[in-house]
Amino acid sequence: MEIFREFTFEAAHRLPRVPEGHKCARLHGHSYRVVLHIEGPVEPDAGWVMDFGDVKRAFEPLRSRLDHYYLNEVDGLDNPTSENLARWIWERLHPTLHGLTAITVQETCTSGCTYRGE
Ligand SMILES: Nc1nc2c(c(=O)[nH]1)N=C([C@H](O)[C@H](O)COP(=O)(O)OP(=O)(O)OP(=O)(O)O)CN2
Ligand SMILES: [Zn+2]
Repeated sequence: MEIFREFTFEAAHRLPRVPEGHKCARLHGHSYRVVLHIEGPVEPDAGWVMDFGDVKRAFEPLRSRLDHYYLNEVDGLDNPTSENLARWIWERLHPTLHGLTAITVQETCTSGCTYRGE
C-alpha cells in the first residue's frame, strides 16, 4: 500500500537560467507544497505502513532549511526549479526514509513535478 504526507513551506526564489525577459528571472515567492509518497506492507498490528508522524519527523530537518529562505542561497539549490528541488529533497531523504517512492513539488496551484528517483 502507498501512503502520502503533505507539507507546505514559504520561500523566495528566482530562476537564473531562464531566457532573457522571462518573468521567473525576477525575485518572487511561492507557497510550496511537497507530497512524500511511501510504499510498503501494512503492519498487521499497527494497521499502517508507517506512522505519518515518522514521515513528518524525517522531513522536518529539510523543511526547516527551506521555509522562509531564499532558495538560491541554499546549498545545492542555485537553480531552484521544481525539478531540482524535488531531486534535492530525494537525495537527502531517500537514504533514510525507507519506502519513499515519489516526491511531488508544487509551486503554484497549477504547476509542479513528481520525481521517482529516475
Ligand atoms: N518546468 C518548470 N517550469 C517552470 C518552473 C519550474 O520550476 N519548472 N518554474 C517557473 C516559475 O518558478 C514560476 O513561478 C511558476 O511557473 P508558472 O506556472 O508559469 O506560474 P504562474 O502562476 O505565473 O502561471 P500563469 O498561469 O502564467 O499565471 C516557471 N516555469
Ligand atoms: Zn517561481
